[in-house]
Amino acid sequence: MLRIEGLSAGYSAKPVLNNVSINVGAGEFVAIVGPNGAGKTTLFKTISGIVKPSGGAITFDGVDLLAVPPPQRAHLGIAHVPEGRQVFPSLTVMENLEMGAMTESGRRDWRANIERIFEWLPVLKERRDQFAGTMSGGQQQMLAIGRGLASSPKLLMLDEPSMGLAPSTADFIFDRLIEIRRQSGLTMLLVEQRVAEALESADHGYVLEAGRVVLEGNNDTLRADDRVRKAYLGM
Ligand SMILES: Nc1ncnc2c1ncn2[C@@H]1O[C@H](COP(=O)(O)OP(=O)(O)OP(=O)(O)O)[C@@H](O)[C@H]1O
Repeated sequence: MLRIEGLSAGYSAKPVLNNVSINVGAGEFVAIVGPNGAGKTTLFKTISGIVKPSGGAITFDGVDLLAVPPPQRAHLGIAHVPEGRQVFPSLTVMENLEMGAMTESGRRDWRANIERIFEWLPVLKERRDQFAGTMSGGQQQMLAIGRGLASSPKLLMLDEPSMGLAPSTADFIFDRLIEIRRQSGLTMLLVEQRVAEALESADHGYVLEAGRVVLEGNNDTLRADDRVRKAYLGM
């Protein structure tokens, strides 16, 4: 579904991603893990079109994504749940979800989607009239995920959903993602610094270090890898 080949990207004089290749099949849950500053957010921003690559190719459902203007990419079925959540603080939960449903498929599927989103993330139903800015970090993260789902995506990209959350709240979010994926079959691409949790949730993973993919494999292979165990799992 998403094929990234030999991607290089960065900021003016600062190269960040170096020849990165990643493949996400339809229905897969793929995690990209790595330390702070490895380039995980830059990778997502390149997929969304916020950052322009200096080389390589990205294909989504057979379409050359780099030829599609960034505002159009959401309409192809790519939802980006950004780092730091970025919900609209002065809008209510419901209004935030409606903002997510601005795509053609989001508008078409709104009724069915909102029902499922409320089932998966009941706190959003309970707080539907609350201003997003007054909610806790974990609740705002669930809202950001709900907003992404409201666009009726084919691919949900999640940038560090556990960021700044207590471990128990982060665990709850990962648990919700696994359940949403199980029930919907949605394709998910996650970037995370919490490596253990990310590899537990996903089927397949890539380790990104200093802008390069240094290791790839299914979650069992990666969790059994000596280097991953030492560097990321504290074993
Ligand atoms: N707008 C920017 N302009 C210049 N350099 C940037 C910009 N954004 C990020 N960088 C730099 O690019 C590198 C990769 O950053 P990126 O945010 O992609 O990493 P990351 O793996 O997502 O890490 P984090 O977990 O800290 O977000 C870092 O060295 C960062 O300082």
